[in-house]
Amino acid sequence: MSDSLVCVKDFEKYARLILSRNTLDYYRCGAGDEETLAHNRKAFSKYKIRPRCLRNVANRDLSTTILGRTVKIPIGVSPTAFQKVIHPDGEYGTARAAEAMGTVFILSIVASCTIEELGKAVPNGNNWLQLYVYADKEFTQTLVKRAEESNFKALVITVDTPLLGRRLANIRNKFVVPKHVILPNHMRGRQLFNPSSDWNDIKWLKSITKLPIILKGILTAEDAIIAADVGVDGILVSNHGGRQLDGSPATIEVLPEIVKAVGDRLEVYVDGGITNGSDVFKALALGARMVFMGRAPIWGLAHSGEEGVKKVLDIVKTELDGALAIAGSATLKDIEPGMVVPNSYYSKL
Ligand SMILES: Cc1cc2nc3c(=O)[nH]c(=O)nc-3n(C[C@H](O)[C@H](O)[C@H](O)COP(=O)(O)O)c2cc1C
Ligand SMILES: CCCCCCC(=O)C(=O)O
Repeated sequence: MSDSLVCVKDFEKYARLILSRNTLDYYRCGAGDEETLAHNRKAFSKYKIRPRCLRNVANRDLSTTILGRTVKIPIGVSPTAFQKVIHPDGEYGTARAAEAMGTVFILSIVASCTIEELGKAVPNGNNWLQLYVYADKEFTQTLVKRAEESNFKALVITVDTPLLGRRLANIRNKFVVPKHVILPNHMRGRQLFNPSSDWNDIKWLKSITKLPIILKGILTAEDAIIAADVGVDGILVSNHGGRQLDGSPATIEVLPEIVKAVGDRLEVYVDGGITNGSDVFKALALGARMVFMGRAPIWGLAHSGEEGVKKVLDIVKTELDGALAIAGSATLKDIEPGMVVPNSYYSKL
């Protein structure tokens, strides 16, 4: 069956057929009129790839280093909540698939397994933990300690969620997490988001851990510069998959200003709307060190658990490999900025 699914869109179509309306809407939807959700995808068409020829691309290598560790592909898995709603393999399946593909898995703090369970289930994975800086500092510190003890390799602090975006589909469906799925890292009743969070919290976090810190949800050069000044290790340029502020820009279009502003001061990653190898190529050429995908692995998980996620990652890897070869780059280092240009480059000719 999965042989007939040859791209991420095929997996998405399949997921749309099998998931309940409630569940599908929760994973698919964006905030408000979903303009940003749609724009994340469409904005990739604002750029074209200028392929170079005759550059001996016979021996290709998609690996790179992220926070000092080798990843086999520059395509990681963004945090998405309670994955056992999608498939019994849940987060274990997604993390194992990421490990098999030699890449990063980010566990959401609202996962359907504990930090410790994931650490035990995938002990050799390049696992990162996503969390918020809670008003309750003691609780935050406990989570950080648990991540350290479970051999997580980095902390991802989501900074675009002082409160949850207004997702109309969920409101209409009266979405609730199914009763059989518990969120064991997050005691019911505790406030998940912290609207009073500020840059001092990031400084505090730096002072209590040696784990690298990544800020997820940066969308402006101004904030990227502050992040670099504060001394975090990386930023994940993200608009939360269009789920937070409708009307915010597509991530691929803000990436260049951010890369220009912070250059090599920290690692810059991007997520949002990435569904194929050409998207990945464009993001890398525009300066991202690595990309992440949120929904695409979920569609794979819905299809066949761990195997489905692996298949999705493998498809995008194969597409990136093809894009590299045909654009004339044997390795990621051979991707040159001039290989990806805005459409205006051609309209001026
Ligand atoms: C169903 C769903 C749940 C998500 N849960 C989280 C979460 O728990 N924490 C977080 O920081 N981001 C969360 N995100 C945002 C993703 O990490 C990521 O930024 C986004 O999905 C990227 O866009 P893409 O889905 O187009 O790849 C979620 C996204 C979706 C679609
Ligand atoms: C009902 C709990 C909501 C968890 C938030 C997960 C998330 O970030 C998302 O986009 O959804």
